[in-house]
Amino acid sequence: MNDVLLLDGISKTYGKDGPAPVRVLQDLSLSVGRGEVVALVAPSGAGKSTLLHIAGLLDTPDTGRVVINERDMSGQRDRARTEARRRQLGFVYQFHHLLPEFTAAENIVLPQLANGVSDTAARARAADLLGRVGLAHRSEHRPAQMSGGEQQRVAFCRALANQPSLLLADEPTGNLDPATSDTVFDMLMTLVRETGLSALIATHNMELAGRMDRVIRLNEVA
Ligand SMILES: Nc1ncnc2c1ncn2[C@@H]1O[C@H](COP(=O)(O)OP(=O)(O)OP(=O)(O)O)[C@@H](O)[C@H]1O
Repeated sequence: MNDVLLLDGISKTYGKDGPAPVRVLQDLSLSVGRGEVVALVAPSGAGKSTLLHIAGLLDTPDTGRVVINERDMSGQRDRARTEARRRQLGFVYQFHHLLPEFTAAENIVLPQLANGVSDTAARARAADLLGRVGLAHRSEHRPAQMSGGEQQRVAFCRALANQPSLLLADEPTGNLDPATSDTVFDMLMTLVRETGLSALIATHNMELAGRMDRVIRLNEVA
């Protein structure tokens, strides 16, 4: 057993003590093995984002364990969870969430500086990552000067900046037109494969899901 992520018996209800509780996840278990890329497919509202937030230590489940790199994070203090988030996890969302006042390179450098990486090493890594997604010539441009697909490619680089072991992605190409989505998704997969990263990627797109190692349908997991 060498899982990067194990979710074990996860349940989550929003507004538990209020008049209208929303039960989203019930006794859900899943795992992502080292180097494995798993698609998470579910109808809208089934709880994909909730699950990714729990896996990403941004939210806590009502019951169950979240084990990352064989360490049970469920009962850990905020500081340990934040540290694990910064060092072991990378996040990509439907919208790029890049910092608008910084260049593409700076957006990739900043999270590394926050982790204690030297400026020189951080810049070298940013240049390497941008080169891998075909954006070496855009490194000094700000997000607003780039297309949606280019912005999202920079967001992939930022997610990988600190060499995480697990990438969590929520509809990473969901905001792009179908042709761009296809190309950009290919780049993400190449990047993930080249770096040996494990990933849990939520998507509505069955064609994209079919390119991953395994597909988990949320309704079938519980
Ligand atoms: N903070 C909250 N309080 C109450 N209900 C919530 C909260 N967050 C999410 N929900 C509800 O929980 C359910 C699952 O939401 P979630 O965002 O995880 O779904 P999803 O599968 O990611 O949906 P989509 O694919 O449309 O983004 C939805 O019915 C949503 O309305």
